[in-house]
Amino acid sequence: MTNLAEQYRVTQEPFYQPQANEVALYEAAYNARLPVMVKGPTGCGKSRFIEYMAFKLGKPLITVACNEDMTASDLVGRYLLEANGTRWLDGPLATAARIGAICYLDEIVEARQDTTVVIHPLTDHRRQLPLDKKGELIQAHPDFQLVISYNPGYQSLMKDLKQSTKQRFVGFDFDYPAADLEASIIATETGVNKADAVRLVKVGAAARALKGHGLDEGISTRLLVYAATLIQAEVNPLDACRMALVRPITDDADIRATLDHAIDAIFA
Ligand SMILES: Nc1ncnc2c1ncn2[C@@H]1O[C@H](COP(=O)(O)OP(=O)(O)OP(=O)(O)O)[C@@H](O)[C@H]1O
Repeated sequence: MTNLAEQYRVTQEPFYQPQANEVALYEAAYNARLPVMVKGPTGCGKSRFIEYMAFKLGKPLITVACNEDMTASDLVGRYLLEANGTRWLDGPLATAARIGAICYLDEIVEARQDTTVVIHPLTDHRRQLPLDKKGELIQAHPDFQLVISYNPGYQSLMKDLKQSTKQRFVGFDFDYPAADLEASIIATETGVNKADAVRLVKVGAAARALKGHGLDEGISTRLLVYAATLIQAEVNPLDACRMALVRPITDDADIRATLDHAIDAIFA
């Protein structure tokens, strides 16, 4: 068991620049072992924040990227057929509950309804995970904590968490970092010079202003970091911006032209 915990330990301090008082608030939530929901657009620093908190608290971290094909068994575990019989294999949620890890379920809303049901008894006073097929009830390790991420932009009436699920968590609202902070994150992550980092942030702001006017979501901090990485690899900044900031996010010719124009003006 100890070995497993070591395997999931965050050994190097992740670079994380706080946006506000989220570090202290998370510590308070963790100390009370409250389940946490982090909300915000894609690529704005949610996962990085949780990695940083796991490091700071010295707890193992198990991350699961949820998708629409994911079933409860993928989280909880299943029997495997082997030459000489069957063997139970814990899923990531069961492992986290046993070893006392922080379990981060990224985009839980993507997963099938039956997966949200299994987290219910884990996220109230019971802190239990039933392994129905195995006939075992795991009492979560005292250090275990469940964290889910949630992108409000993607939710529709058809696909949303039920109130009975939502109301088991305390929440953090994340957004793209403020301009100065975002420029400093980009410069620190990639080594790009400050002037180019500031220009990239301006491109980000221009694209974010188009959200709801042709773009479903603005350019993420992650994509700005990609553009800076390309610039650091000596790609011409205009090409870097087109590759990282325009092509992935839209195929709409008008929006592409608007973004290209903004990039030309900002990097002129
Ligand atoms: N506050 C921050 N400190 C340091 N790096 C940051 C911060 N915010 C964003 N980043 C950068 O943005 C990138 C994307 O962040 P992250 O992977 O945490 O996004 P996310 O919000 O979890 O996205 P998704 O919802 O798609 O999983 C990171 O790899 C990092 O480079």
